[in-house]
Amino acid sequence: MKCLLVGGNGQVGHELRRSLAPLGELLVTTRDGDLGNGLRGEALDLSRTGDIAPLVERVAPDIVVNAAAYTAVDRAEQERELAFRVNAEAPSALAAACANAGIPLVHYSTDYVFNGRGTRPYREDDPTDPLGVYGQSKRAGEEAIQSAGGDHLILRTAWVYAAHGHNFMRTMLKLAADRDRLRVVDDQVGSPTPAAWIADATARLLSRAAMPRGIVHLTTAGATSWHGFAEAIFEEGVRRGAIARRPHVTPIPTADYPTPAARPAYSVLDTALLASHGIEPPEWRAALPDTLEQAMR
Ligand SMILES: NC(=O)C1=CN([C@@H]2O[C@H](COP(=O)(O)OP(=O)(O)OC[C@H]3O[C@@H](n4cnc5c(N)ncnc54)[C@H](OP(=O)(O)O)[C@@H]3O)[C@@H](O)[C@H]2O)C=CC1
Ligand SMILES: Cc1cn([C@H]2C[C@H](O)[C@@H](COP(=O)(O)OP(=O)(O)O[C@H]3O[C@@H](C)C(=O)[C@@H](O)[C@H]3O)O2)c(=O)[nH]c1=O
Ligand SMILES: [Mg+2]
Repeated sequence: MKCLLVGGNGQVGHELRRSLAPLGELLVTTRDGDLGNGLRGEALDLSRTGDIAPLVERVAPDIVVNAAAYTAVDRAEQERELAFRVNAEAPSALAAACANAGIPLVHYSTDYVFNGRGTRPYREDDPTDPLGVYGQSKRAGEEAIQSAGGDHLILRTAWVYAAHGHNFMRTMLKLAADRDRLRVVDDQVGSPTPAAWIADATARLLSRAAMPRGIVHLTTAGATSWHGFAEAIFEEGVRRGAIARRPHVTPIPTADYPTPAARPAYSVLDTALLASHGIEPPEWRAALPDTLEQAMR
């Protein structure tokens, strides 16, 4: 199988380079083609949507996995056009190119497509209602892929963290090094999900004789608040020597931590469909130590 991985330098993309490699030939794009460590891949700037079809035609893969996205939730409120170009128009062009070539597109989406006013885990077919520009642009990407008419798998994940890149775990570890006290919201609830596990689960789904189609929710099991996640990061961080001491973390309501983008209060995703495809997610808390240890190396 020849796989084209779009966005190999992000949290999930970086882990997919590892997990997809054993499935066959893997070609990787980044914005400028640089893969780090002196390695070169293909250059693809997704804001140049006209470059997408020619690249897919030239590479002629058997499958495309798109891990690139505009993920700056707050900045998106000011950069609506760019967010939509990268998260909706680029996936639309990718889906058209894949449909044209008769190959499947695997894509990632987010819990932020929901408004968070639900009271039970969201199922794949629950109505979406994104609160901010990032979520709206991601939802538009889902719809564009669905309407392109080709074979596709959209994996909705949430609260992604990794040893590398920009994420809440690394932010908390950095803050712990210089602050005694932090304030973290405790009324936004979700499922922190390691990029490494997302990448492993994706590889497992792709190696199935019959790869699942449509939208599938892909997060860890259980849920916590950002405050609960911070406390877990500090507890595990001290235990494993990633930080010297545990800062005091005050739980606060969202109203006391104003941000440009509104975020869903409750964004737990139901993973029963994933389980029906043979993947049982680990509890979010049990999954944390692996990534924390990886971040220390
Ligand atoms: N992060 C999270 O908490 C969550 C993420 N998701 C989704 O999961 C997927 C993976 O996210 P994650 O790995 O965290 O994202 P990251 O922000 O870690 O990585 C995104 C990648 O996309 C690349 N990218 C952005 N704009 C462009 C562009 N114009 N051209 C080429 N490349 C571009 C970035 O490149 P560069 O480094 O050069 O900017 C970066 O490598 C995305 O679809 C995201 O929406 C879903 C739920 C939660
Ligand atoms: C740094 C910090 C954040 N917060 C709050 C702000 C916010 O409500 C919450 C999370 O902050 P972040 O900005 O790290 O998380 P955010 O960028 O909103 O994370 C989201 O990213 C996108 C890409 C997704 O798809 C989502 O699933 C989700 O992971 O924590 C505090 O309360 N105290 C703090 O010290
Ligand atoms: Mg953020």
